[in-house]
Amino acid sequence: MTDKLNDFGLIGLAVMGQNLVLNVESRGFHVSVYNRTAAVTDEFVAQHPGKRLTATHTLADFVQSLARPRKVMIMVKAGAAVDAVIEQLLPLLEADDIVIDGGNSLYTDTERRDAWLTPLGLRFIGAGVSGGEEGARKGPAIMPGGPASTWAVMQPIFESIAAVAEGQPCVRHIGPGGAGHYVKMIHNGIEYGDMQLICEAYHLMQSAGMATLEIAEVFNRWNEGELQSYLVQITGKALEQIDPETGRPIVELILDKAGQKGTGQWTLVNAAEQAVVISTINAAVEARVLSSQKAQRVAASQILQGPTTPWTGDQAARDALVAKIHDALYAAKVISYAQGLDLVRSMSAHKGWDIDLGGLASIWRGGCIIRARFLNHITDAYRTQPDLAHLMLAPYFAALLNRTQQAWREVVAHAVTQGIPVPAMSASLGYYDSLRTARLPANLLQAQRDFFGAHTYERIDKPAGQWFHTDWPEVVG
Ligand SMILES: NC(=O)C1=CN([C@@H]2O[C@H](COP(=O)(O)OP(=O)(O)OC[C@H]3O[C@@H](n4cnc5c(N)ncnc54)[C@H](OP(=O)(O)O)[C@@H]3O)[C@@H](O)[C@H]2O)C=CC1
Ligand SMILES: O=C(CO)[C@H](O)[C@H](O)COP(=O)(O)O
Repeated sequence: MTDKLNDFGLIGLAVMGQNLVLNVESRGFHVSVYNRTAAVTDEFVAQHPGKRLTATHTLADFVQSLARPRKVMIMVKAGAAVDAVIEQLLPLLEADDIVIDGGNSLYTDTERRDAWLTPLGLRFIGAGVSGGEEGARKGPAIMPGGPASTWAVMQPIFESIAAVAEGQPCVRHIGPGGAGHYVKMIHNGIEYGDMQLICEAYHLMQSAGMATLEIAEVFNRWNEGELQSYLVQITGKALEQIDPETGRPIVELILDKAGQKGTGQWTLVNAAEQAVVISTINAAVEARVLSSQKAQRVAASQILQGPTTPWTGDQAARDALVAKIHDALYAAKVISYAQGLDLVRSMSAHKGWDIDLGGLASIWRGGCIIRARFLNHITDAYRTQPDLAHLMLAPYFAALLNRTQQAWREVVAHAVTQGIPVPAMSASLGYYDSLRTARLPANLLQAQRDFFGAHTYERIDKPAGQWFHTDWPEVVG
């Protein structure tokens, strides 16, 4: 312990915590660190001699090492661990001290913690942090929620550590209470959609007989163009990686069972509650679930049949298919972001958060996992039209979808004909077609509801709000 009181303290020295601490320290701040397992604290500080770090072994020492108002960031496993840490901090903190939960907490937990801590005179920020290990160290996107006055105190530190895109730090105050963790949840939902769509593009190319390294080249090339994004970039690099033991691309040896920690599922639950359609993200979450049922899939592959005619395209046909997959991926990716932002729009109105969608898109342009060149266009779309009803209707995206929709259809049709599962790509196309269809068959659905339940219906030839019932024929048996 030194006599000088430190500027910032962080609890939880796993991947994210360690890298955030190094990032904060590199901006000239003095940082106190604490981890439940003390050996981790000692090892971490020992690995970084000469840095402005103070190792503490009790939470009392940790709190006493900080200048007031204390700025304490919690970066532990989401869920009960956050509550456990807060419980231990409570007797040690004083009025006006600031507690920041930077983990992937469920936004309703953040609201509960806000309602718990604020009456005690503490100030609470729930901040989503994205960027993984590298982002945390070099510059993440940060999505803080909580009182604007508390954000103002934290702003200098957060702006100094955040990524920078187009000259702007990738952090901004999102809104009160759980708003920050809410948009981080949606970020992750979009991340799920994006990742699944990329995997479907890979599967389509693999099924067309392309070798893993050829597919890597395609993703590397795509990353030079309008699909440029962190996830496309790491996909090219992942596909290139050779396993030293076998000499084969490592992805060919990785078991096809996807994990998930919960943020995607939370997004689905919220979308259902808000009655907002996020079918691409839904398909992506379900694809992870089905992937995890490996034994069942292997058994079914021996029983259930698919198409019998294999695709026999030559090199020119394959190149043409790859070009169409590019367009299908871009179009479907737009739908994933559009659905996520539509959900934020709905929830922001429901909660009175007043979230600036252009501002949100602008901080996703750097540091975070879903950063992508086309987020510049999303930012512009909402800045030009802050009340934009749906991203698909912005002139840039409408033109893009009109340009790519034919190729997208052909790719989905190819997948269906070949029996290649493309749940996210086809769900996106179904969403696109539903939204652009002026008259859907819901007239028949209303007739069915009225038939069996006298639920009534409106008519196209009468004023809206007038409800009718038909005496349908009796059905026997
Ligand atoms: N990993 C990533 O890429 C990203 C993670 N996040 C989120 O950031 C947070 C931290 O993630 P990550 O760095 O991966 O770490 P983990 O989620 O793996 O959590 C491990 C840390 O939590 C501590 N911890 C666990 N339970 C308790 C407890 N009951 N009391 C006190 N400390 C506890 C551990 O301490 P100990 O060493 O004693 O076990 C360790 O420091 C999580 O909410 C995660 O979802 C957000 C963005 C990206
Ligand atoms: O928040 C993150 C990235 O933004 C974390 O990496 C998170 O773990 C990703 O979710 P999942 O583990 O469910 O794939």
